[in-house]
Amino acid sequence: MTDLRIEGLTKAYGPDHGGSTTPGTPRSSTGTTVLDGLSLDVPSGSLAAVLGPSGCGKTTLLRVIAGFLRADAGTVTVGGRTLTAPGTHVPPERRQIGIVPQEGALFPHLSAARNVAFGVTDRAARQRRAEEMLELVGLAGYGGRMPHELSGGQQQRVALARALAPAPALVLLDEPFNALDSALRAGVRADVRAALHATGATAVLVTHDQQEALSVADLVAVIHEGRVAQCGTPHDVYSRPASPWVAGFVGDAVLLPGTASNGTATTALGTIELRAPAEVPGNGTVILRPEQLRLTEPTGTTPSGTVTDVRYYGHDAVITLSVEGLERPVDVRVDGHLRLRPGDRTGLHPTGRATFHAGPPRH
Ligand SMILES: Nc1ncnc2c1ncn2[C@@H]1O[C@H](COP(=O)(O)OP(=O)(O)OP(=O)(O)O)[C@@H](O)[C@H]1O
Repeated sequence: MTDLRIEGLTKAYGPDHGGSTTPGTPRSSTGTTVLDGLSLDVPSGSLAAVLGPSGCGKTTLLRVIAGFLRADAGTVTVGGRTLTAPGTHVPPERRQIGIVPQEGALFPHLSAARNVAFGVTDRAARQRRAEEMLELVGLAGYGGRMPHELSGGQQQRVALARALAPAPALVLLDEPFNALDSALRAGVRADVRAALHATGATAVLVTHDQQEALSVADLVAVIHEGRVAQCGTPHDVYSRPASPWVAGFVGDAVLLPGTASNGTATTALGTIELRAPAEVPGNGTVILRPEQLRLTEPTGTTPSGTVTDVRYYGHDAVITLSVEGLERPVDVRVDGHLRLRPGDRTGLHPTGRATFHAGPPRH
């Protein structure tokens, strides 16, 4: 069992917190709190994506887990072994953590096989282990190549093989697909996911890309204001966002003012069934996804709107509508064949069930 448990992790940057010493950086006595009591559990063998906007502290979290940064408070344990706690700081090289950085960062003077073998301490097993790992990441036969003879995607696979070779307790991946173009990304992502699952490794992948998090991970942890705003399966996070902020960050959201009572909410688009009865009935925000709105012929009696924008994505399109009774425009996802133009009138009605949160949309 190598589950990762993080509890109450706090980290501030500043003169007293091991932060920036860049000349000219304003000095503060309190520092900037980046992680603010963050807690997260990743079960053994799962791949968790840590998802959040730029600057929310994802890299800081990874660096604290890896031991490159000291936490101000909180604990990190892997497989029951305490790595970080008040008075305890296991150095990075003794944490048994494999790291896949943003861009391979392979040793340029070593072949792919020697890069992979680098951290394997059992000399007799090195070569065989390197071959096994290269095969696992789909690069059997590439062991003799030097890093500059490999494509970006192949370099990232070698970096993963290198991280996995010493059979670490935990693997950390820091935006590992950033440098790859989008055509290559999907393939490398799928291979990385398969390799991680094949070894049964517990892994944390940092990303700001919600599609990547939803498509690759077993668990998605959304970071907001130094804490985990929501952690769940990709489906849970998408279909039951914990707040309007999470809904807007993870995918596109339709946020409607509404009044909830029992299991339904009344909105400008009619009465919508809720996934769960509102904890606090009354006024709040009803959250739907753009694919939950259907366009209909405008009848004059049902909700209707005017098309203000059409964005075509090939497999589908998103139509933005200005709707009577709603301050904000509403996005509707439709299949790519629909022919609507700005200025056209259309009826619309919600389908499926919504999530309700007491309070205004951007709470
Ligand atoms: N050494 C440092 N000294 C002071 N502030 C820092 C230092 N490193 C990071 N920060 C600040 O801490 C915050 C979090 O940075 P971090 O790199 O962890 O974010 P991130 O979520 O990984 O961002 P990105 O997605 O852009 O890489 C940012 O506001 C950043 O400016």
